[in-house]
Amino acid sequence: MSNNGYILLVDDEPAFRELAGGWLTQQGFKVKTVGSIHEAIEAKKVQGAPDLVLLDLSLPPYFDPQKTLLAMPEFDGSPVIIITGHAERELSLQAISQGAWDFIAKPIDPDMLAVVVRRALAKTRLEREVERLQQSAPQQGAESYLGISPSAQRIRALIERIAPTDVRVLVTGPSGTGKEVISKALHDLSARKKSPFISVHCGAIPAELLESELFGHVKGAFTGAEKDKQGLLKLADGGTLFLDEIGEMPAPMQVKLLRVLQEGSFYPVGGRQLETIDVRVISATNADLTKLVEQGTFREDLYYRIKGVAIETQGLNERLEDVPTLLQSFLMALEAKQGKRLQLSNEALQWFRQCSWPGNVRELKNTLESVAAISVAGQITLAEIELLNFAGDQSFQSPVADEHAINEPTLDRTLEEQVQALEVTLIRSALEKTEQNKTQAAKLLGLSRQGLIKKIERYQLGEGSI
Ligand SMILES: Nc1ncnc2c1ncn2[C@@H]1O[C@H](COP(=O)(O)OP(=O)(O)OP(=O)(O)O)[C@@H](O)[C@H]1O
Repeated sequence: MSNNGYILLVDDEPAFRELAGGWLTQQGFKVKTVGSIHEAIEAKKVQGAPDLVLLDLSLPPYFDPQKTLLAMPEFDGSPVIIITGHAERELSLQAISQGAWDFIAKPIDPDMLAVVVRRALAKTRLEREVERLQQSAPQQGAESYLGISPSAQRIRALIERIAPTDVRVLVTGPSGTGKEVISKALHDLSARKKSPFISVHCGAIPAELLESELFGHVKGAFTGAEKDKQGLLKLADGGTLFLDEIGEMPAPMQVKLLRVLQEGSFYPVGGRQLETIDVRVISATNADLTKLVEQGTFREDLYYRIKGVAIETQGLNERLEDVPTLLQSFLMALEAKQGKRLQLSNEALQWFRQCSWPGNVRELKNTLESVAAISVAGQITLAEIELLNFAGDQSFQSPVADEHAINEPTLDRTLEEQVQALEVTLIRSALEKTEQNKTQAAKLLGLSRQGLIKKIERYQLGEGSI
């Protein structure tokens, strides 16, 4: 088989198929020839999307070019070159306006055919490369906070709404649920995006160091201060200061921070010169700050200073519908990093979906990275999960594989699992009935084509893996 590209040649004239097909094969292409649109759709189903389609417009059973043109969306993603007779120039132009890449007239000059084919294949390669790069590029802005759940959607809407303002933001929620992702997105979408985003982990820096880390110090301020040093506040000037785990900030620092937030100025440790800064403060915590205020370990006045707009993230087990989207995105990032294709089996996907993830998205991501690291030929299956003992004692039952639930509703499984199983069965049967025609299947199901495609992706009904 050749690596030069896979061409699907659709023409009802056997002699032409043989000649053109043979010649293209000689040129090093992999060629499949068929005599009708139905055969072409079947070939695509069996052999996957071609890199290029050469399409005659007068094809059985209708021999009506307009009807053939209607089938063009079937080849979405592959460039189509129309093969025409001399009299069909208008039609060819119409085909191009409907998305065909080029046309070539019969009788065909073999050298011309080679040029047109190579150009189209180069286009496919480029487009696929661009798509790959776009998918592997880190997301920026609100889209970097992934998820399809109502909670994730609401958070993205909030990010977009408040990012351009200078309002202070307090992000709360369990550990590993993307509080830093949100804070970075707020910065990236603000007018401060070209200035620094400085992250301070308030609990990780020892109390005695925190002041000089934040405010900086002058030479000789304390033993070991051999020269002036700028603090993180000054480094964040013009940008965003992200105070992570603010609930862990020691009490004496809370007073000093409050003053900075009120006055926008501070003295470096040991210094006499007042520094003025312009920063947007975003804070995050997985603690309940109101409780800490009640207990007297967090200052109430500081709480109201940093609160501004509050954004609350949910634990992953409250929005398991986000798991496939997160996995897909993490897989793509891993693929880009490792430069190889990774595939997650349906069973593995279901296992990921049904775990409870106490460490939330961070744990999900780390688990995926571990199983991907030991996968054989990029295939991530239950075997890898079991080998690393992630499966533990969890009993595993795939709602997608088990269609029994539809016939026998049961209270042993969640409503969501049973509804999913029902959706899967209906989608499968609609696709079977329409010979995998997504447009018609969507009509049967009362969905938009896009809506159906989303569900097919979500349930991994395409090629059995993502
Ligand atoms: N919704 C999300 N979309 C994309 N990535 C996410 C999302 N939630 C979490 N992550 C990823 O999970 C990991 C942990 O996220 P992050 O550090 O933002 O969580 P956190 O809530 O700030 O955690 P902590 O409270 O422990 O500091 C990161 O690798 C981050 O990219």
